[in-house]
Amino acid sequence: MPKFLILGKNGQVGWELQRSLALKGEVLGLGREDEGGDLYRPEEVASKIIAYHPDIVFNAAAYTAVDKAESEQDKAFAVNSTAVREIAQACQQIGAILVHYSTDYVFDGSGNSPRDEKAPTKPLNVYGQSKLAGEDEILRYCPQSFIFRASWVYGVHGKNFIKTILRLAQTKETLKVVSDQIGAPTSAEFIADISAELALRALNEKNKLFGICNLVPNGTTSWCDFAKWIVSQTQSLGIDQALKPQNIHPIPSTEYPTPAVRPLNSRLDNNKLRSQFNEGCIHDWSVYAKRILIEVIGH
Ligand SMILES: NC(=O)C1=CN([C@@H]2O[C@H](COP(=O)(O)OP(=O)(O)OC[C@H]3O[C@@H](n4cnc5c(N)ncnc54)[C@H](OP(=O)(O)O)[C@@H]3O)[C@@H](O)[C@H]2O)C=CC1
Ligand SMILES: Cc1cn([C@H]2C[C@H](O)[C@@H](COP(=O)(O)OP(=O)(O)O[C@H]3O[C@@H](C)C(=O)[C@@H](O)[C@H]3O)O2)c(=O)[nH]c1=O
Ligand SMILES: [Mg+2]
Repeated sequence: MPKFLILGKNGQVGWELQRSLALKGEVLGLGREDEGGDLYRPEEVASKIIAYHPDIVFNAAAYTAVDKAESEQDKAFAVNSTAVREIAQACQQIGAILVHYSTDYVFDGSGNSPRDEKAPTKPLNVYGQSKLAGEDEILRYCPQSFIFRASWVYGVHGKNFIKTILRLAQTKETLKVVSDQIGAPTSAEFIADISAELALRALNEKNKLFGICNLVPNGTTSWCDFAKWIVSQTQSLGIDQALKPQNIHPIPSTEYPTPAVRPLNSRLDNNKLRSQFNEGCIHDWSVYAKRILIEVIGH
């Protein structure tokens, strides 16, 4: 029976990984409160990895507060880069596969075309810089690894854009949402299921997918259209809200100032991912979003 270690078990992806891996082996999930689970104490994390000796380490812990990172650069780099190096070195030492997650924010978002795994990186904000630094540590110290780049992650467990919009929709009659940032909302459940599947294949079949792989569903939208979609889906489920989809107004990013600059074009090319699965297995982003929306509303 394979052994898995999940770091960041209480995050959106970490939570779903516990579900995805539950029947596939022995699972140890650690949060920051657990011994060896605090990435601000990277030596303890490394010691825990070496002592537990898992076949696969899933690192779902990250500093993800994009705006706050602008004024907490040290913390963002400590979690997203320094700790990642220690984790990579520990995995390499014991021969474990490392599964790690990264982001569309490693790019500058110029142009309109989707970026593949080889596209040049150029982060616009501290969070993106710290995530890119983490990628580099893994590529340097643990070649037996997956770096799955996702975008716009949401899930039942944790904070995300779907929950924010549902909350605002209860009280606000109008909302302005940026319409010039384009990307693929990605379900944490989808990320967990696919990354677990590909890592298990690597363990059992010794296939050579290791390296960077974009992990996004098909299709793209803007934050504004995503917000409209969330509200209209909720409405069609019979839930009454103050906010109507037609009262969500598109604005350019320049009219929504935030401490961190965000990329406009967050499109990630998922051809590499799709080549690993049968035709039709990867769906449009809205298929996954509908499922989670229903689960969130039910809560
Ligand atoms: N969220 C998104 O939109 C996207 C996320 N990603 C990447 O996917 C991965 C998973 O993200 P997601 O699940 O959404 O993130 P979440 O923010 O939901 O979860 C991250 C988890 O890491 C924990 N964490 C933070 N600091 C530490 C620490 N020092 N030690 C231990 N745990 C810590 C957080 O705990 P606490 O809550 O206590 O801070 C939280 O449980 C990350 O690598 C992220 O960069 C990629 C693209 C988009
Ligand atoms: C709530 C709200 C947001 N927005 C905008 C702000 C922002 O550009 C966009 C999404 O808001 P968020 O705060 O969710 O954005 P953000 O936290 O930057 O989301 C990012 O998180 C990190 C961790 C990633 O890796 C990225 O892939 C991405 O998901 O919507 C509005 O325009 N109006 C609103 O009322
Ligand atoms: Mg966020």
